[in-house]
Amino acid sequence: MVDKQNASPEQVLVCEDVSRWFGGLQAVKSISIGIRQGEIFGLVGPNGSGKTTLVNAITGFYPPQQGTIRFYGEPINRLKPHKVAMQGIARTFQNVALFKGMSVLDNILMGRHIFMRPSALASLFYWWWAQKEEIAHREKVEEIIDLLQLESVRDEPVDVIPLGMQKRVELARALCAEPKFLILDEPMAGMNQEEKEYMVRFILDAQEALGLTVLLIEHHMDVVTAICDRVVVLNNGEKIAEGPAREAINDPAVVAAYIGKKDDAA
Ligand SMILES: Nc1ncnc2c1ncn2[C@@H]1O[C@H](COP(=O)(O)OP(=O)(O)OP(=O)(O)O)[C@@H](O)[C@H]1O
Repeated sequence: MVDKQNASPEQVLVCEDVSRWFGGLQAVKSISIGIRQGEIFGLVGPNGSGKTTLVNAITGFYPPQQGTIRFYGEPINRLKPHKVAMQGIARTFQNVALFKGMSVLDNILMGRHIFMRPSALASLFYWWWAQKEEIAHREKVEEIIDLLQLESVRDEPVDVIPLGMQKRVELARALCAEPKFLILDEPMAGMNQEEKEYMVRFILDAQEALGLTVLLIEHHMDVVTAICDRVVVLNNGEKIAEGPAREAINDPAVVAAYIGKKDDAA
């Protein structure tokens, strides 16, 4: 775990001058951001603007080729994804990434894998220890099922429940890793208004109950202005605005970027 003593009192996660290329395409261009303890920080921008690439850089999936990423003051930009997760950073994915055929409960239990022992053999011999661990994991899972109100579907195969619930199961799985920092990549994609409102409520409840800092990628601007403390807007890999949500979204450069994309698409 990273040493909290070295941390800046305010900023939990800091990206300094972060860049990422895919061949000749620079998807993220010298991005610097600082996310404060306990805030919900919005990352917005038109399609293809570099949001997921920046998140993939933070979580170690596509490490940046330039720049530094610090978590509680410690560089994490050379760590593999599982090591980043062990520092206390959890994420959900843009497209639902659950284990089909498995129950809701078992999918959520997968969120505990970072705490599980690698050796199945050791668990076999030290069965009483394994049993004790299993009980602790299940207690955490029950706490999260309760928090996100998933009791009624806990034993259902995950692929038969509605999309809104599947997204909630993904959130539950991420929370089971006991993160300090939670990254949500379009948690409301494909949802109807009612499902969106539920999801917003559960994110706020989880943030408050677990003391989380949240990085939220979201296209629904009503959600962004309702729950984000601050926002950064990307366009073509560059930061074009930053600040309180409503101000940043109404920035003329941001409006122009979104209109530009619409024109491109037409
Ligand atoms: N693995 C990859 N290989 C090659 N190019 C990639 C890869 N991942 C992303 N890109 C490119 O990088 C650019 C930024 O993509 P990214 O997915 O980060 O954007 P985004 O803002 O998350 O978009 P969206 O809102 O549509 O999810 C795009 O041009 C995309 O095609």
